[in-house]
Amino acid sequence: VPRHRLSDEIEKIVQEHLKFDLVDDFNSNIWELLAADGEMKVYRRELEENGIVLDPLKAVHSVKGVTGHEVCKYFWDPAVRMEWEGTLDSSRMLEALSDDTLIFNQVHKRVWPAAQRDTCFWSHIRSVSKENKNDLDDWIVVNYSTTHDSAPIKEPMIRAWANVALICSTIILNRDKYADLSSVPRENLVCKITYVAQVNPGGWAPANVLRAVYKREYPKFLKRFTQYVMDKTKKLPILL
Ligand SMILES: O=S(=O)(CCO)c1ccc(-c2ccc(C3CCCC3)c([C@@H]3C[C@@H]3c3ccccn3)c2)cc1
Repeated sequence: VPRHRLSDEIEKIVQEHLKFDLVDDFNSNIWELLAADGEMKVYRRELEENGIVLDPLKAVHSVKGVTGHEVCKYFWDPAVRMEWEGTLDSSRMLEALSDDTLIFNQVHKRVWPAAQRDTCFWSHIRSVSKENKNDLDDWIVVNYSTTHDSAPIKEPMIRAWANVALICSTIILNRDKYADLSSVPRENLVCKITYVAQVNPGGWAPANVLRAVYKREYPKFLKRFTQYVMDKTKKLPILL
């Protein structure tokens, strides 16, 4: 695997997500249910630092007919970002550090009355093999804020910081019916999605406004993205 200037940081952050994000800590009372829509459940924890809302977000979803590789690939792929992301004014891929690690600069639609935000982050995609060799690999994408010479701070815009992971497991129903996994019909696929996000707005914004934005935007964002993947993959051969 080709190494580059961010390899060590990426390894550390990815391993942290793999260690903590899949822990089922929903029965402890640290998570508050923000929204539930069918299989999708979106939770938040209230967290502030010097009056700035940092609320960690955790969502779980179960999507029929797609694989974890497909979900992660569409989430990571710069070519389709603006097809599914409805909250951005622009998205630019600044640099490809390797075939699995890109650097993005994105301008978010302004959330009145807060100042407009932009983000600059590395985006890394990888498969993670399971203990049970019969299972399909898990897939993960991590988006983690970084700096880049091509993404200077442009006042009055404020740089927001994000640490986001999308982790997907693929379940094959009636698994023993299929010798060749690539012949599994899509209705026998279920993708278990865990999405975690921690965003630092990068500067003061009214807590009540931010929490209302989080409550409205995250469920919409996840619903729109997963529907997009279902629509795009419906007629395609499955990507294992
Ligand atoms: O999953 S990702 O990696 C996909 C990257 O294409 C990602 C998603 C969302 C953000 C994000 C950045 C800024 C803000 C705020 C901070 C103050 C004003 C804007 C928000 C708030 C939480 C609300 C929000 C949630 C979802 C979508 C858009 N808006 C979210 C960053 C990365």
